[in-house]
Amino acid sequence: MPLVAGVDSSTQSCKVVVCDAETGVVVRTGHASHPEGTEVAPEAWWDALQTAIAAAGGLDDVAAVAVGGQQHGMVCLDSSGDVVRPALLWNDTRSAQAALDLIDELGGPQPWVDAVGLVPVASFTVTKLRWLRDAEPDNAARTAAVCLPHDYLTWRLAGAPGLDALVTDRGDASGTGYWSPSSGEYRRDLLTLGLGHDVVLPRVLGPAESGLSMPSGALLGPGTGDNAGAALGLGAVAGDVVVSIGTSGVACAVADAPVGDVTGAVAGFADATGRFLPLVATLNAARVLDAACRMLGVSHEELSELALSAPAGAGGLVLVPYLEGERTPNKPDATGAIHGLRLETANPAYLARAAVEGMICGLADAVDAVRALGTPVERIILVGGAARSRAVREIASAVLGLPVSVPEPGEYVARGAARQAAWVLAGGAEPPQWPLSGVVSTEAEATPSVRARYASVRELTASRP
Ligand SMILES: Nc1ncnc2c1ncn2[C@@H]1O[C@H](COP(=O)(O)OP(=O)(O)O)[C@@H](O)[C@H]1O
Ligand SMILES: O=C(CO)[C@@H](O)[C@H](O)COP(=O)(O)O
Repeated sequence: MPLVAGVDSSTQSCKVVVCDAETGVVVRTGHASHPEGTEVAPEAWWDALQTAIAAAGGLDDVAAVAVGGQQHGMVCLDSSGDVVRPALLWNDTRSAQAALDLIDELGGPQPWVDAVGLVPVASFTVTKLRWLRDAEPDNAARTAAVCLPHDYLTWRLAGAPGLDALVTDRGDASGTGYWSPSSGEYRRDLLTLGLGHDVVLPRVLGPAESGLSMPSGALLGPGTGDNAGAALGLGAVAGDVVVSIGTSGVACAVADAPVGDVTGAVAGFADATGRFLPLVATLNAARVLDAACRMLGVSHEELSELALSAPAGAGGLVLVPYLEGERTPNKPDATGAIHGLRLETANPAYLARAAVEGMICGLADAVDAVRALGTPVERIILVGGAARSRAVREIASAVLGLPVSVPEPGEYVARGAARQAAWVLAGGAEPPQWPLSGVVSTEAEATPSVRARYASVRELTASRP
């Protein structure tokens, strides 16, 4: 029974799963936390990965490994392969103005959609490079190579064998803002527009191509971004929309052709199978509920019970969830807001309900944006840490107006990476068929009035002080 391993190096933590290569059954797991913050030293990810690998019993008996990771992070390496500065993460918004400048310099959003399938916002790597050029010119000048979080960890697992050995995949490359999902080529002109000079970029491998191996001899897959990894781990097919409620909120679907959205709401990413992954991401998701728990002094389980004890719509109480600014809609300087506060609604149950409903309404808008591009939405697959909440599952179905399928709690990004590793090991045109078990469907009565109330107030927010 050959074993494979998958990694999810996400915003808040690193997860490792060791799986049976033929069936996908998880035989061992490991976990380690990441530092807080929107800029993190890549060495911290490496340390967490080593800890999670040890907790998973090591990798000496696995035949192949692949790394999934948070997308877009700017990892700058000097000519010696040393990290130039802490990586700016996807949720760092300091490059918001750089994004606007890059859009203007290319002549508006349409040329960006035509070139790379997305409109720059602060999350995307190319805007972070422009920030680096203007804010830290010495660090920009020292930068000899730029890669993404998952690329860096793949490279370290291979023993950091020189900058020319850096590899990546289509899925994560498509989130940089200088790689085209349509052509499959880098747009080095856009990289240079951002950073001011060219650099070494990771070679983009095919979905099941191994470019490196570990000292143990285990093959290393190309890895991928966490959302492409989740889609692969879930076996998402056309008609499925994966709604992930982790640090980020994400609605994404599998498509057979590249998409472009000049409004910037939908990013036309690539997936991890050779297809495409139209995707909408929000900055505010599970951590909105973390904040609600802090405000109310309750656990997630108690928050869920409180939310379900209040009526749909919370009596008109609405929480607009822009606690970290927001990416979609592009409001990097916005703050959250509470509307409809009355004596009747000023209580823990109504606030809990409003927090869950507000966060999910933001994701319902994301699903609508994916649907508006012609992507079919036939099944919602709900994953991410907050999918463990019964209130989230039931209110998601009510607000989205669709049943939601929730697989048993698990690490589906890491499972997707492990499935990629099994694909690298087995070869072939398609990944091995790994059945998804324990899927529970939740269906609640639709509550369109909740979305209508949210839409009437979501623009009423104050800027960050
Ligand atoms: N039962 C729960 N209800 C709501 N949120 C939860 C629950 N369990 C975990 N979470 C939240 O899920 C988040 C972690 O989800 P995860 O998908 O692992 O994040 P990421 O992959 O972005 O690091 C944390 O913010 C955590 O508080
Ligand atoms: O920016 C995006 C997608 O474009 C986020 O999905 C990041 O990839 C972080 O993901 P999580 O840490 O929430 O898994």
